Amino acid sequence: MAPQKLLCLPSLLLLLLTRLLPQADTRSFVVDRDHDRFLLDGAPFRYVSGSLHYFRVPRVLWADRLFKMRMSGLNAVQFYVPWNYHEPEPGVYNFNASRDLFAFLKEATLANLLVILRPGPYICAEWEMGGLPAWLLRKPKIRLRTSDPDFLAAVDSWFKVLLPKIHPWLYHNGGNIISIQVENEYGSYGACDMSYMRHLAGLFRALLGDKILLFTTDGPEGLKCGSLQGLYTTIDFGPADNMTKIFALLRKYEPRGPLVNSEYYTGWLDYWGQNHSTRSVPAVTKGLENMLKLGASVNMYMFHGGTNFGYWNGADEKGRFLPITTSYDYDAPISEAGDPTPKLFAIRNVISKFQEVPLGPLPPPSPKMMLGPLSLHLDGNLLAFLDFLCPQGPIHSILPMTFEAVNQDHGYMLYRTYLIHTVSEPAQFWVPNNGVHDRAYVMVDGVFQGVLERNMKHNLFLTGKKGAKLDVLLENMGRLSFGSNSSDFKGLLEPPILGQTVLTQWLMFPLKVDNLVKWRFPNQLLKSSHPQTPSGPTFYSTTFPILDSGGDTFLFLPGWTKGQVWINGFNLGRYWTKRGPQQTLYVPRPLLFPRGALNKITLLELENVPLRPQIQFLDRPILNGTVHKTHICSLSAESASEPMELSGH
Ligand SMILES: CCCC/N=C1\SC[C@@H]2[C@H](O)[C@H](O)[C@@H](O)CN12
Repeated sequence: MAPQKLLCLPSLLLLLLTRLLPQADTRSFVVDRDHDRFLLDGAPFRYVSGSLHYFRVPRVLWADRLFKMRMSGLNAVQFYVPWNYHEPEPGVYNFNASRDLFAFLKEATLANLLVILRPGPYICAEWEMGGLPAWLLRKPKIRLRTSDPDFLAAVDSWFKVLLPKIHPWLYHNGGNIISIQVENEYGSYGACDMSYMRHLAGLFRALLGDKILLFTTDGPEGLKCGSLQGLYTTIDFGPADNMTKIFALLRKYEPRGPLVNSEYYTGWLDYWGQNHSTRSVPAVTKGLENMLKLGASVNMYMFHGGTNFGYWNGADEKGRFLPITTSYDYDAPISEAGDPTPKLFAIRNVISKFQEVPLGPLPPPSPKMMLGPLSLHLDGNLLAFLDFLCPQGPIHSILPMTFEAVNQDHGYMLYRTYLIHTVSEPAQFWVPNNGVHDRAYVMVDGVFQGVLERNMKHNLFLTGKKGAKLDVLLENMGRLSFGSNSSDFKGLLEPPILGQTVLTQWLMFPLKVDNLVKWRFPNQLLKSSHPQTPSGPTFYSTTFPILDSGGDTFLFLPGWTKGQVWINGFNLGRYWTKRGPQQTLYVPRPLLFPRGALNKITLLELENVPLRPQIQFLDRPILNGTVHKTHICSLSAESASEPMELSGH
């Protein structure tokens, strides 16, 4: 109630209200160790929270998703702040449009949701490099997530910008942020550098004050190195884990205070080439109910997953490099398209046994649209647009340089050299030490020869005349977001070898594909007179109107192999139909122009197109398509033996 309204009330009622209404100076969120609970404004409080990542949802849909979370019975939302999403270059900050973190905080307030904030600096989250900016790797010897002075200098500089902006949003300052996490599952990272964690804790305290609750989150195996005196210790585990055993372990670190599971897994992530992950509704709800019975506070990871648009997906390393899919549906209670699922209603029912859930129905699933099939026309081979894709021209070096060395953080780079002698018999072309990071599309004089892939495909056999152009298009499939070492450099990490010759004298073309795609592809852009062959990295596009009012839709690319999609200049993400399990890409309705206007779709197909280059828009997702299982080849690339045949191509 606005302060001026209070003045006309009878004094007794006024007195009563000022006692009931929390005032900024009495707002508090604290741990009550005497009764193993939280207190909000002095009253017992338990949060039932869900994770939603604003950076995976178009801004225009934030309010919709948060409203559905509130209507599900949640009283808090938990989210990360990806450093690389807001500081694209050192000292350059972006909090605009879909990066407007403070607009998202406001939407959470409007949805009557408290906030549990996780600003990192590392966030994992299957996000590119776990949220750390790739430009950190321009200092190749930097030791990430340690007290390395170069790393701490960049962290301090970032947090001295971010945290003062967060300060007014803290609950006791009148905002909605009740707690803030320091780092992320640090106990799972081999460095175990406690001076780094102490530095972070000191920095957070210095910039946020001493009232805000700071906490850590680790898996059961990470508590030893992830927890820190002065930070409240919380844990993460899923439905299949032994809650009693894990909470007993947590009690060794927090003997008193509320039990907290900061990441209760409602589903799981997907990798290209692996089966689609799900978690059953009964298992998820049983585990949730057991925790709520204990009085624990719980955050469900994810409550709404969203999408890894553009090049933002991360990767894991489990025996081999595993890039995360474009969809981050996570089998979450709210689907990637924002629709309530049976899992949501089952969770809502559990929550209602313990606390009030808002009355009223949840919104129904959003309207969906089918369209097509649409035929795409061939705009031209990628090489034909090289002048436009790399307007500043190539960088010359005797040995190939990494993406990071030429300040290219994401996407694609072309490596070019010329054969110094004729190779008349097929000769092995390979890169030592598994040095293709991550996929290479090889052309000789513009003719597509095939693919090399990190851990998966180590060699090709090539021929070529003296002076022939050898082009290697390198695709960065997303940097490791979890694992022993997140210094995941991209590009040709070693000079390739053809036959017995180490290839030197390279031209590197960092490619600005997104800039080009915002243009139309008039044929006059094409300089080359030779006919454009539909093989290897090639652009296709078409325009199309939507019918009636339209709706969300799912792009289906039957027969296509692998590539990138843009709709009206927006980078929708990667497709890999040939590899699976994801077969469709979510297209939010707000990306499309209304009926009467023409939408433009552009594909960069990296390998091979179907006989008829057509696409369709479906009214439902396909996230568990047939997986073309891929097997690990012999990692010793030196072995001349042909690696195991891949069934994935
Ligand atoms: C065995 C799991 C170790 C890696 N931790 C994971 S995998 C899925 C989730 C998200 O990445 C989340 O960002 C992590 O904090 C915890 N977690």
